[in-house]
Amino acid sequence: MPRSSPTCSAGVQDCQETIIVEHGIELLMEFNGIARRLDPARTYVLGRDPQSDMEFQEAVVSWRHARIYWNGKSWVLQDLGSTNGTYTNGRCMRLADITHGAVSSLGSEADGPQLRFNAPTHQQNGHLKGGGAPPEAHRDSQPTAPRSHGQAVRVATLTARRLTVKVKCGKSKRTLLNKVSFAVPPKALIAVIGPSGSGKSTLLRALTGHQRDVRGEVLYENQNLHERFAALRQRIGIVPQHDILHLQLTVRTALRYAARLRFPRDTDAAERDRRVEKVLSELKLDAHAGKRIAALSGGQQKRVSVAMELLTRPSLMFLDEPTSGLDPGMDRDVMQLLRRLADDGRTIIVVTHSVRELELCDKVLVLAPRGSVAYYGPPEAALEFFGYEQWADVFSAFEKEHGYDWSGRWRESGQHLASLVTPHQTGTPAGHAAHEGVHPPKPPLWTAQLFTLVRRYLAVVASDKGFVGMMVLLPVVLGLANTVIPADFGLRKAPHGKANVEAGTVLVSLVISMCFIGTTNSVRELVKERAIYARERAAGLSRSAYLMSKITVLGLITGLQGIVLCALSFAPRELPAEGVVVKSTPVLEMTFVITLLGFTSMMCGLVISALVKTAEKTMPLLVVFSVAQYMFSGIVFKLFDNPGVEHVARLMPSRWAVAAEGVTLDLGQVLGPQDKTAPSATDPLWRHTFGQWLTDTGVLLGAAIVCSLLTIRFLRRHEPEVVRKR
Ligand SMILES: Nc1ncnc2c1ncn2[C@@H]1O[C@H](COP(=O)(O)OP(=O)(O)OP(=O)(O)O)[C@@H](O)[C@H]1O
Repeated sequence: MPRSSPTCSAGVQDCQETIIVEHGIELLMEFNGIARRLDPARTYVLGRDPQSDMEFQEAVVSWRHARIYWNGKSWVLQDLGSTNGTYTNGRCMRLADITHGAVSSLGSEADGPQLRFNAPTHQQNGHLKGGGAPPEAHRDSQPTAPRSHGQAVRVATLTARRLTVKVKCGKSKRTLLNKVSFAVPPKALIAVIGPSGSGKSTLLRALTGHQRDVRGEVLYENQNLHERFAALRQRIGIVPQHDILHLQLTVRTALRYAARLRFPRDTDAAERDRRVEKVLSELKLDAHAGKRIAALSGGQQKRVSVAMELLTRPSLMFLDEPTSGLDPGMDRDVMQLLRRLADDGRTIIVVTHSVRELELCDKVLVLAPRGSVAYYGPPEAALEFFGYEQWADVFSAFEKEHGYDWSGRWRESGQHLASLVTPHQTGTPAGHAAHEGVHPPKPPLWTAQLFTLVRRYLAVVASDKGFVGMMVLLPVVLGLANTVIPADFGLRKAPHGKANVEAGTVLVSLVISMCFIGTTNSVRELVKERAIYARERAAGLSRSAYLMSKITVLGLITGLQGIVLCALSFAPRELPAEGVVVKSTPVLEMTFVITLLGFTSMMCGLVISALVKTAEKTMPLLVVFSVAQYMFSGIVFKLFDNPGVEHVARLMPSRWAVAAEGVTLDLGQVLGPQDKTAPSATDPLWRHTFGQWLTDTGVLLGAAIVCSLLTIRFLRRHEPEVVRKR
């Protein structure tokens, strides 16, 4: 029998708990050092859903993860079909009897939020959401830290062990990183400094799994970070040197798209939007939320990059030169922001050129040339260690005494031993087994990713007025230019069996225009946002969804341009009376072929874009591609019965497009003999039959498919090492 009745029975938010004293029924549930008394008359739902009786923020927790209720005989913790399971006393169970002393975890035995169940003492009387401040029982064994906004962040420890990177340099190998070992305590802001070329960015890439040929290991809370990247990626934020922002979007829109792409699939729009607004206010970006990112200052843009990463509540953040190019004031703003994020419980590692704000950091890691550790410890003791008064002198010494063994000096100091362990470190990856079998949070469905990417790409394209203008102008200008080519008989046979050579000129001009338009549309589109792609890929983006979003949007644009180009080019021309596919209106099948050619050319542009290292390299390749299409179209000179040349020509989309149009036009008859020695011989790809038309267009389509496979392959080369193999 209850000793007292509830003071409120309605909503969870403002409910005072029933006090139950019957032996065996009373249960206290403790999370994060806060104890709550459970009421046997109620069922408590646990999950990320804000409507839950107990809301969790961790990505390993499902939207509605589990419930706790009194079944008349015992307390039961029931898993509600969660993605990662519910663990009680070390076992993953769907239904578990909860007794005093039980320990349960949601989503992961080792990583998930941990609940402890105990009998209450008479002083303990806690509340679920909104029920006033409950007394603190005791701290979780896992260290946590309060956050100034939102809930507690799980603190992280990071250890690098003998990280070494050697790359091939001609016949020899060059060492970029040399046995770098250090341990980062939780809630710390660590600056990585060193002279230019000392390997700071390489170290950051090695730590985050972005670098190839890395030896040694990186442990994050005793788990191998690289091996378990998929499971841990939601807890890691990476702000690369190059901004990973679509500058054309507003701050809020960019964050919303990022949230759609990065949050687990069972997150609803309201939760995403709440998180975006929270991050905006946490980084003091609310006043700029409606502005385009391009209109913000460098420091504000950096804050947007940080905001993007904070969306998933990472406990570990890496930043590569976030203050480069910023004035001293902005430099301090960004470093103060990082200090605040570390104080809120995150571990922050920042590569920086600037030594102005080092005193804000807990520790500084100094890299000497050739990537070895010269010092790791408190910033205030660093200059004394080197025996100089200014950092400029330290860096000059690195330059002047190039052969000096700086890491040997650091090792001999004896201080390096203290830098290899953190207060919370167990020394061995003991927790490893406990993490096995924990599924990473499921990323959004492929179709949802595609939908988001298409919408974002359309928004980016629409806001780029130069790009839109060029897309409109190109087909109009080239279509009108095509109409000035004199051709008395248009694209038809000339009377009296005469050759209509001008028809070939009109056709090749049209075909090359379409090739050029299609390739121009896409040739910069992958290379220009490579940094964004690499970051989003590491955050869980599907490679094929990304490519498909480009194909969808660019394909649509190219298709429309093809129609405009054909409408302008064909309107003043005489066309054959009959087609081979659409008998009555040959213009339809001819427009289809030109549009398909544009699509295939656009795919060729994507291959180039995925292949090149920089956007500047795309222009020469675009010119080469267009000239090749002209040369090998089959109109400029005879290709058939020309072994070698013909084989090369068959690799060109223009060859097959001219061939398909040639079928409809009966081009062999229209142009007259191409081979003076054999006047009756015509190009076999132009045979005036439906089957030949199907073959020509089929090859054109096949070429587009091959291009998409090549693009996928080349895209992988630019991905972080940890996701490349997937
Ligand atoms: N793939 C590679 N092959 C050969 N050398 C490389 C490669 N990547 C980087 N390097 C070289 O390794 C050295 C370290 O490069 P890294 O970018 O890590 O230095 P850094 O300290 O970040 O320099 P900065 O401060 O100028 O950004 C440089 O000399 C660079 O030229």
